Amino acid sequence: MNDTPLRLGTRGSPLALWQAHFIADRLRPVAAPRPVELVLIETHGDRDRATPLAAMGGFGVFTKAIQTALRDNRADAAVHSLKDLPTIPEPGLELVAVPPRGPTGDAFVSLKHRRFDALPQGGVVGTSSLRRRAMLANRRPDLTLIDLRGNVETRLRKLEENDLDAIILAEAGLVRLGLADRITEVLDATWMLPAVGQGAIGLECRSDDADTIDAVLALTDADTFARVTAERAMLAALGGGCLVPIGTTSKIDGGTLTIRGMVLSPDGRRKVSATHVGPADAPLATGQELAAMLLAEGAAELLA
Ligand SMILES: NCc1[nH]cc(CCC(=O)O)c1CC(=O)O
Repeated sequence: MNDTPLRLGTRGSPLALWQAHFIADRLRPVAAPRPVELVLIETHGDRDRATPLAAMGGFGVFTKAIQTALRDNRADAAVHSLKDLPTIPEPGLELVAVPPRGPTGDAFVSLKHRRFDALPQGGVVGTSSLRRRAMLANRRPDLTLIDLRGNVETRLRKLEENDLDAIILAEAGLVRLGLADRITEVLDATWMLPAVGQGAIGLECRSDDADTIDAVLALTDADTFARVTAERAMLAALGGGCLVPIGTTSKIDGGTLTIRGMVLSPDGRRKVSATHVGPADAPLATGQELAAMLLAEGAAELLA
């Protein structure tokens, strides 16, 4: 019987640790007699806190170092915020499970205004994400958008210190950190479409580690997995990483998967969107077909 520790690789940020503990608590009963431990790993994105994310070359700044730890056998399963995990396949590694998704929205946080639509002409809004920036600019070209990096607590502090009108943060992060009371408004997902995989936690294992895969698989949620598979298939087919202005919403009703995608130009001036419906048991094809529809609408020009 395998009773070696099952080591979960995670970043050390408060949100990452919350997510890792959440996974560890659910993994212990199914991994027993293996004890479940956390291994903290510093990623490139943790070391460099000043460079705007968009300038860091994207692809895996929060995930690469954890994947390296998996490969080097310093961890057995990686706990990622799925939206930070690139869609490019990693040889020897496998996205095994995605537990039931948390809140998917983007939160408007303001100490001055009660709704996004109440922002004054020229209001100053902080966000680190190209997607949020493009969608905000599309909706409100008058706003001044400033780059804001750092973990959730840091960004909340900068809202106050820098006297900003508002910041935009993932709803999931705030809820998980017990900061839901800081949310002024969850933005309408018909115009502020969440990132691919937002609110979901992805568990990655070595493809040849059957014992760990068996335990981790018990945590997956079939509907969440199908939705994020479709979303990631769309993103991969569009050639985008986490840092392009692409948003998506998806849902499963009975056996049917509905997914919407939107691609914007970085300045938010142009956008294309499309919605596609397919069987919930063929999410890969549905996501790829949606990408083809978006490309037919001119998405490639916006991504160039
Ligand atoms: N890129 C940072 C990041 N990665 C995951 C989350 C929050 C959790 C989630 O959206 O799944 C955040 C913070 C944010 O976007 O405000």
